[in-house]
Amino acid sequence: MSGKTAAEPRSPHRSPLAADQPVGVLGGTFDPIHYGHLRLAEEMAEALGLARVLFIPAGQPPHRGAPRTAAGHRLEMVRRAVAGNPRFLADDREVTHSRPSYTVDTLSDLRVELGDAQPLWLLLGADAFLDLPTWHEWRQLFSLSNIAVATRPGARALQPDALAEPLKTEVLPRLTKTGDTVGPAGAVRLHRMTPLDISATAIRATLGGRSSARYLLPDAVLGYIHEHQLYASP
Ligand SMILES: Nc1ncnc2c1ncn2[C@@H]1O[C@H](COP(=O)(O)OP(=O)(O)OP(=O)(O)O)[C@@H](O)[C@H]1O
Ligand SMILES: O=C(O)c1ccc[n+]([C@@H]2O[C@H](COP(=O)([O-])O)[C@@H](O)[C@H]2O)c1
Repeated sequence: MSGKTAAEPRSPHRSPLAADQPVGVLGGTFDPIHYGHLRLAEEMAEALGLARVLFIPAGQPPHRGAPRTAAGHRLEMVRRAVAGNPRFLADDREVTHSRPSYTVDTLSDLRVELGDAQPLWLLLGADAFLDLPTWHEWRQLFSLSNIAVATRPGARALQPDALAEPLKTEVLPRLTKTGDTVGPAGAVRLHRMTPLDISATAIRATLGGRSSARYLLPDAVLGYIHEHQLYASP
């Protein structure tokens, strides 16, 4: 470690990051956050040696209709879900903007805050990754961050040779394995995650049907949902 400290992204109560400590970024609609998201972040933090994982709820998710729940509630649920994990942090930068939450903008902001040397990892589930060529300025994402992709039940398998173009051409030369040296941006890593067939869509349907969603998401989040009567109707 260099001992040099970098600017800390929105984390006034955390110890400062050293400039060479990798930071993970998990964006999502989080409507609501669940154990699929938390387990993804935990496994990636371990596999990639992440010092911090920023959970960034989208204010206006670009590729879907308006979320069921207001951004303030989704942010609060994320805050409750990550409370108590010193590596995890809720980041409000996207919910405070009144524009579509393009990941390229978020990573550009983080680059300005953290500097060019800080290793960044954008964390994606397989479904999000396979859609990457539809994202705004998607090729720029590789110059701003590394990308780590987790397998997800129900999503297509992550076989590098079977990727569709133009994703395949962009990804194949960037693939790395455990132990490879990785810089601040530009690498891609595929991770076989413990399969958890959990989705926010299914949780919303379960709650709307007045069934129990316990053990699919943290009790603290479920308590918040009941307190504010979120997802109470189908
Ligand atoms: N069970 C899971 N396993 C692996 N990755 C997941 C899982 N759930 C969500 N993710 C990933 O987390 C990120 C944010 O997901 P998102 O907030 O859209 O949750 P979701 O459960 O897919 O929501 P919805 O059902 O509303 O589409 C995406 O990259 C997604 O692929
Ligand atoms: O930047 C884009 O064009 C873009 C397109 C689709 C999704 N994203 C981001 O991907 C993350 C997961 O999106 P979603 O819709 O699956 O919750 C979330 O952070 C979105 O802002 C980003």
